[in-house]
Amino acid sequence: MTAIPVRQSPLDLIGNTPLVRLSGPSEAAGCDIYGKCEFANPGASVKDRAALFIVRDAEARGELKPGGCVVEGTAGNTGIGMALVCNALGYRTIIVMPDNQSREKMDTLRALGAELVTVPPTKYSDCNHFVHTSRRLAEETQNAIWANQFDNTANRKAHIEGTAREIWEQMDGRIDGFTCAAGTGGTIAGVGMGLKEFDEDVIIALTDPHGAALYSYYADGELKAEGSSVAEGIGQGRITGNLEGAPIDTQFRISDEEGLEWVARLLREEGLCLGLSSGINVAGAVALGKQLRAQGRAAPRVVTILCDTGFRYLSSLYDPAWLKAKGLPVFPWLSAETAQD
Ligand SMILES: Cc1ncc(COP(=O)(O)O)c(C=O)c1O
Repeated sequence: MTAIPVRQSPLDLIGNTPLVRLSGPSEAAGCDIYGKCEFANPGASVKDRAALFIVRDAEARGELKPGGCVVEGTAGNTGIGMALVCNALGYRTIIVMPDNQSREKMDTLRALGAELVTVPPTKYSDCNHFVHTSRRLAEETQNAIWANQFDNTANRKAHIEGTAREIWEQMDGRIDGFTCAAGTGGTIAGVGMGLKEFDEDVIIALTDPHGAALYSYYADGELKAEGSSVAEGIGQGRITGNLEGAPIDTQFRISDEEGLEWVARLLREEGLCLGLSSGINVAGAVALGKQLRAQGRAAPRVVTILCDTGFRYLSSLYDPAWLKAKGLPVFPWLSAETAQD
């Protein structure tokens, strides 16, 4: 009998997430598509992994000392992971977040005891951008470190040593392609680098939402954004420290409508309640599966990331009034009463 091992600390609950075959996407692509269930982490997102590695790295370098403080700028999920990790290790957490992110993420951060600072959403070039604000706050706070998830490569190390190895083992070393979108780029770069170490023939594809600049960068060498997206946590306009050297073989650009269609189908047909970045990733995985088949791979096996839970977006993605206000299609099972004109 192989029992699931007892963990010695709640921090050991981070990672080792399940991998699940997704039947609708597999049927659509004509091959096997798998989702790595990152919503199963204690903070309900992929970002717990980066938070833990960043904190452990800062401790190992002697920068983060007992009773210290971690300051981070985040769309929210890294903040949630960071607050849990810091609570477990006795550190204070200050989180800076743009005020257009989901209410649920802000409420969760406050509930966890993080000190939350919200700032208006601005371009990265603006000195009041949440990333720059968090760096300044870290400089002004005693015994504080700046986690700096965008450029601190302890982030992608979490995926080289953890996520990639887990995927390789769960797939029994038989994987043809991997794809996901980039926020910091830690996941795509880290999983890409890790998988290539196991097998350099695994195709790594970037799935980019509209409004991000990476698709054109990897296609034509130029950082150029088109359109916009309501997806939280993804959509990058620069080559972050984590993206430097990322082994990207191919790229897809996916609309919010395509992503939402997969969010709806995965929920209603497979019982998975996910956020929009997961839907966009799944749309990218279907595109990659089709491309690999067209290139002659017989029965490709493609993996993507199911980044976070849909429960985090009840007041946005799952609210008909919010969707209508954004000009997005309302999920049919929600539209009966509220969405009538
Ligand atoms: C919901 C969600 N999906 C995807 C990502 C992207 O992950 P990464 O920062 O590793 O690129 C994030 C990052 O914050 C996120 O919050």
